[in-house]
Amino acid sequence: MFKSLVKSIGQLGHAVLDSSPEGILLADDEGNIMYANKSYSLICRSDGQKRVGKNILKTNPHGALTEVLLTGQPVFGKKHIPLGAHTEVFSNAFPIHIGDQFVGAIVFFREAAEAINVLGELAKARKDIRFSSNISEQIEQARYDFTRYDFSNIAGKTQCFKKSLALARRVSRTDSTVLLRGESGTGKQLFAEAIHNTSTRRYQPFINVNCAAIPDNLLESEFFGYEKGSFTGAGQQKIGTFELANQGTIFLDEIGDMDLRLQAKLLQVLQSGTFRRLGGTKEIKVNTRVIAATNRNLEELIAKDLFRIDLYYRLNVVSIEIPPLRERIDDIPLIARNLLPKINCRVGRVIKGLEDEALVKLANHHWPGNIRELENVLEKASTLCDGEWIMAEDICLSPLPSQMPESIVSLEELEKSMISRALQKFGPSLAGKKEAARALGISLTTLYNKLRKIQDD
Ligand SMILES: Nc1ncnc2c1ncn2[C@@H]1O[C@H](COP(=O)(O)OP(=O)(O)OP(=O)(O)O)[C@@H](O)[C@H]1O
Repeated sequence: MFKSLVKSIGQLGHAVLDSSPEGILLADDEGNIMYANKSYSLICRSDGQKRVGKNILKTNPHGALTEVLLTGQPVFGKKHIPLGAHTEVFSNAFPIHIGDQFVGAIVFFREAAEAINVLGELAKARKDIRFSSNISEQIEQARYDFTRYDFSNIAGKTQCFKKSLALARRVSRTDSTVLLRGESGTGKQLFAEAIHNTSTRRYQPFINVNCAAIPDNLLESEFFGYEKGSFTGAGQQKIGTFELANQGTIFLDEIGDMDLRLQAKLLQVLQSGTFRRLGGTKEIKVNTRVIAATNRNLEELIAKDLFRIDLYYRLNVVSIEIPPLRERIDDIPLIARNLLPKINCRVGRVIKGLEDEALVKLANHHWPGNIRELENVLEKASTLCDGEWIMAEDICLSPLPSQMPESIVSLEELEKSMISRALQKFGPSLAGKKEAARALGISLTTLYNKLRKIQDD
């Protein structure tokens, strides 16, 4: 019946569907593709008519349309790469019923880069709302802050990584506090977002606080907010991140860098679920899930009295260790395949993949900056690459052998010299530091930490 209905869409119906800038694909309840519009072909860079008659359950088992066919439920904002496409898309898909009968499903999708631009504009427009005096607006903004990742975005199939992933999936179904541990750039934030986006809190805010990037004296007001007039400059009331994350998740990144006084306050909130805004008298109760992350050795910090053992036990309910890339070299091809669509969007190229020799070159590198460094290397290679496939010579791994000092120096010295070279090259401004961190394959926070350490030495 559905087939004959699709046939009867008619000329006008086709013209209407073809005028949509969104790709549209229609399948019957068994997954047989019945219709693809013009934008489908443009976005996927392949003839949509050739997909008609194929079965979506087989050709795209992880797509939004398949999910609707398997669950009968609508899917919103699923990010994935359609078959044949080189760019990621955001899809909304819906079941189709005629009367009570489930007859098929339809998916509408747009290129992710386009959707991200729209979201960027939205975020820009909303940027100042947090500092407005209207509390409900502040909370509303946090609710719509954009988190991108779920487990389908996390690439990796080596045994050690699969263990971490399985634990993260399991814990996402609970409300437990989680401590994510791993070197810089291993994907701790990605895991935190995926856990939140798979949990029952997924429609509530996910608030990310980088404890190392905010100066100690501001972190308390960032966490708990303040009342108007509570200190010079507090011209209006501000909601803290704990309150914004109420019903949702707060991600405390770089928790090992939090100062001891604030650790005590944090512990108190974790124990009681209540706090007061700075200058406030009212106890505020929150129901916020905590996911913390660190690349530092907390046990060592405890031994040096730099981290509270009681807070450690509070946070360490479920600890997930994310292995560094050098321990999962076999994952490089898969991760590269996963990163390329994102990079293609950024650099405006259509790179299909890597030649074997390029993969061997990547496998032989030590990867101090982990996946962030791999992403930078691939982005540079995508820009240099002449054709559609990245070759070994397109891959620049730093430090280049010719830039290595003649004599052997300690890794610490080498790191210092690379940091100072990067800052010389890009300049000491915030923008320069961001560029330097990118070139070094580390996060801005890690760069700040390293600079602080160099100054202390
Ligand atoms: N398994 C993965 N598959 C694909 N991309 C990944 C994976 N893990 C990390 N990435 C990408 O690598 C980059 C770094 O990841 P992320 O920011 O989550 O690392 P991190 O451990 O939180 O780093 P830091 O400790 O420096 O803050 C991001 O762009 C992320 O999307």
